Amino acid sequence: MKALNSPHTAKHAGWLYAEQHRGEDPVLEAARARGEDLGVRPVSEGAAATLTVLAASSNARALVEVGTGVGVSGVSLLRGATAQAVLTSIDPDPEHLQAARQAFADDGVPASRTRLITGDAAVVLRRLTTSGYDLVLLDAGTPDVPVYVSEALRMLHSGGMLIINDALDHDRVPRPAVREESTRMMREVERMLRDDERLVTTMLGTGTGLLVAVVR
Ligand SMILES: C[S@@+](CC[C@H](N)C(=O)[O-])C[C@H]1O[C@@H](n2cnc3c(N)ncnc32)[C@H](O)[C@@H]1O
Repeated sequence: MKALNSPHTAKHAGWLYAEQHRGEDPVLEAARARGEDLGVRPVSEGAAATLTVLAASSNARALVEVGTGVGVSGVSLLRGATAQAVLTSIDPDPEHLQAARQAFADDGVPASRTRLITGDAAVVLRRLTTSGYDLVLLDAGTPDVPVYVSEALRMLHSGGMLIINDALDHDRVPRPAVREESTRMMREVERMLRDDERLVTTMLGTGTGLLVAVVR
């Protein structure tokens, strides 16, 4: 009983409640089921809802996503973006892209609103226009995040938004004893963005951390 009243348990219950604030619909549920079959971990329910709100609040028309996965994040971004918005989404795995294509179709997204690119983001991002985008989401779970960040900051115009999913690296970032390479990398990326005077940043506790940076 004591444990149930502990601040940590209450905090966790609050976090869980917030995660489920919107609730999921059949399109995202089906996409998540495909994710289970393919071994892909989509953004959390709370992160999906937050992506919709962030895309809506930034009036996004030109969006880029690194790590298409099964399309949960892509569908969520397009739900918030303007009606003419186009999402460029990059993933090296054709099976994942096919699953995402299904999710977009299920959500009634016309094919003209998505540009799905099979490839490695470290290579593909270099070809995307400088200052040409409103919003960039990073969710590939690779060690190349610093490369993606540097390309994303080049691609975003003033007022553009960078979002990094799983920025707490499965909640390991706040635990100083954890020295995993991916954890240290995320700490470094957080520090780099926070200290960059061209940006305003925040770390949201949604899912396993959404790091949001807006270019001044
Ligand atoms: C965590 S999942 C993304 C989940 C997705 N955002 C969603 O909500 O459905 C990570 C994805 O990144 C992709 N990926 C792995 N290496 C990549 C790379 N070098 N460039 C782009 N995507 C990559 C994987 O194939 C996988 O589909």
